[in-house]
Amino acid sequence: MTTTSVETQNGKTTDSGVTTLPVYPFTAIVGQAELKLALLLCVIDPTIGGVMVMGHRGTAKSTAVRALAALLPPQRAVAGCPYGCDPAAPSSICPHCAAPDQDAAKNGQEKRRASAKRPPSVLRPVPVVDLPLGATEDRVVGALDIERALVEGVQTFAPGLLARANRGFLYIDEVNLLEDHLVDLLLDVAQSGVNVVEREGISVRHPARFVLVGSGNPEEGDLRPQLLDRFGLHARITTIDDVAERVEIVKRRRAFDADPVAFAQQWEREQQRLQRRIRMAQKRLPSVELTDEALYAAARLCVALNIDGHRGELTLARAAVALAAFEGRESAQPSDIARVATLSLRHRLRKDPLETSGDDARIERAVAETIGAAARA
Ligand SMILES: Nc1ncnc2c1ncn2[C@@H]1O[C@H](COP(=O)(O)OP(=O)(O)OP(=O)(O)O)[C@@H](O)[C@H]1O
Repeated sequence: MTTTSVETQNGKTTDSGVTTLPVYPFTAIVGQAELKLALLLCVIDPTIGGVMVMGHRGTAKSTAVRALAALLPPQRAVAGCPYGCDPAAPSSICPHCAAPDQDAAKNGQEKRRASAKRPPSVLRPVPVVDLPLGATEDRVVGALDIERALVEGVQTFAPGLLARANRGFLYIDEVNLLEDHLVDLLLDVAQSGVNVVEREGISVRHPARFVLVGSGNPEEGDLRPQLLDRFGLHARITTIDDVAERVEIVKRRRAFDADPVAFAQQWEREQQRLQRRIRMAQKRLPSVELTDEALYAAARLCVALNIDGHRGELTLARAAVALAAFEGRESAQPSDIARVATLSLRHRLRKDPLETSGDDARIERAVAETIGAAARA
């Protein structure tokens, strides 16, 4: 088993003998607190269901996703498994890890029982898979391996982008321009953590657990409300107006481009601090209590805003608990519901033709009326 270390944060990836350049550090991103918080909450609790990020171009959306993935500790993956299974707990539905191997099958035993040891593994960075706009469904979900079918006459499955994204992030730029049926499919898989492919004589199920991040520009249209509702959070990102912050963005980016390794070293302590906080929050999450007061606050808020369905409350509850975990608290209170209200409900509001103050103002007003202004502090 290979045990060499991988340090994606400062750019050394030694397991496969490849050295990569560092990724721009997450903690060096200027401002954009809403986007950063939304991504962090989804990493702490992936069941929140991903983030839709709407906003201007060139505002560090993709930089933030890559930076967050690089901040997370590298993960062990079963060597040769195209789905990147965790060797400590390979997925029971993984066609590679759960399939009985030839010899063991002859003896009526399963591969893992036969070896009783953990499978050989490699250390890899947390994957970030980009889904290009023109991607076909075959490329996304996987398809029949045509080459093998023609050359060897065997029907095998060639895994797609969803396989590569397992245990990482799937980033879709301009998700609002993607065909609805593909978005629908992606949201289904993101929610279930399983990709099912049934076609051309192929029947495959494989693990596909990832944090889905979709981004788009509102000027190019919105997703249908049914699809929007299935993204856990909705972050809004705009160009920064503050001159000093704009200058800082350019300074930092220029310093990073000039010497990525030195820049990463400067941010190392900040990065490690955040990494520790995320790890602690993930550990604490299952024991964080959601108080009845918080639950009632979530339900009242959704009633006040006329939210259809119950995904609103569910997301409010998960996001509030993740926020409490991130801040090292034992319970989530109504104030946590208030702080995640805009992220959780903005995309679930019914359009109100008489409302002119904007979605965020509507939510803030409802929070003030149902939870109390003090709770937002
Ligand atoms: N707040 C910021 N902090 C640091 N760098 C930033 C910030 N905003 C933009 N940048 C820099 O601007 C450039 C563009 O960022 P990026 O590619 O992440 O934008 P994007 O929002 O994903 O754009 P697009 O929507 O066009 O794909 C990068 O070099 C990035 O480092």
